[in-house]
Amino acid sequence: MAVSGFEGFEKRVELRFSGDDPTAGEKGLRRIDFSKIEKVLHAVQCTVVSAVGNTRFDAYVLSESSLFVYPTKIIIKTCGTTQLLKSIRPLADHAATVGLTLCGCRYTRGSFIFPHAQPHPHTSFNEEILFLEQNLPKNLSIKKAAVLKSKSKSSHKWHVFTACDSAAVDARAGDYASGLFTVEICMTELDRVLARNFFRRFKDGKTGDSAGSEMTDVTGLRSVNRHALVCDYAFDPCGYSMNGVDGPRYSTVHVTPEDGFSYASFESVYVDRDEFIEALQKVVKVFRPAALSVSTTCAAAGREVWRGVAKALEPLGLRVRSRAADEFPDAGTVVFQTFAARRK
Ligand SMILES: C[S@+](CC[C@H](N)C(=O)[O-])C[C@H]1O[C@@H](n2cnc3c(N)ncnc32)[C@H](O)[C@@H]1O
Repeated sequence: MAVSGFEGFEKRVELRFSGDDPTAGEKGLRRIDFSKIEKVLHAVQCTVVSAVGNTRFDAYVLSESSLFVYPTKIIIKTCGTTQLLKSIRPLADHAATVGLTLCGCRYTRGSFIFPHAQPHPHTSFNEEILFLEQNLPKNLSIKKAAVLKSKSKSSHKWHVFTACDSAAVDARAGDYASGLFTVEICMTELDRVLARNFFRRFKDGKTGDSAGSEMTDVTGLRSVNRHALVCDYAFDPCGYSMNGVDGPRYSTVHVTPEDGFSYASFESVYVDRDEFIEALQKVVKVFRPAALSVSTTCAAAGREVWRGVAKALEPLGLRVRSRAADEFPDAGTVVFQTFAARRK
């Protein structure tokens, strides 16, 4: 941990693969020997603490956030002082051993609370872009990097880098047709009383799994998606991570409850905007943050999935502060909205 405090803001990489192997659609990347993936995680500076899977994908809770492995897609999200971008090249190499080629890469993150504690290659967005350009295969030639800024006094920004080849555009066609969109919520200045739910009692005699499951129930997080198979973990003395697995859809929650640098995140994918809005309200009630950002990424042109967020947060005492949008070749439209509590 940095001397100042734990960096809650995650770095997130989504890698998409394509290949001629007819069995890739069934198992694909899930055939990679897990010991190889564990080595990659060690290089990034994190480990697996819990795991669950279904017929569609595998979900891992990490010491620093989460990893999801689908047949042709990997999502890896890490916080703290991890060196996430170092995972891309070895993961692409391991994918090649099962006949899959990297065809799309999306990197996103918010603004770090402790930017000076970040190691190479995460010391600045420019350094991250340079590292990505040096480490991505040449076929990913369609690239874009942009920073979506908050117009408010807050220094919070949303950093987005995408790179793809023409195969990735085909791979995106599935998301386009289904109307699937990704939602990433970052919350800071959590309500102090609610944040205490993510601290364990001294010598509680529980395992990380059993304490995590209790936190999922007590806080109301289980009700965010009652259909999901939940894999949860409580750190000692505090901190919480969970992955939800619901058919092909994942959800994930991470909590750093320490006062002074408290942070919580929620991420999931949706097709139905009403379902997303309902989940958003439930999650915000669990943490009552003084500030939050909501980023939506949607491949389907003209689908304004961000609409309704401000109206849903208004009754919870949160007012919209800024809204920024941009288009990315491998992702579609990214909309970044920031909110702050009226009491502030
Ligand atoms: C890994 S979790 C959740 C990460 C997530 N990105 C976040 O900050 O919300 C981080 C929380 O767990 C606590 N923690 C306790 N032991 C930890 C460990 N061995 N590794 C990482 N975090 C640990 C940290 O102090 C922090 O409160």
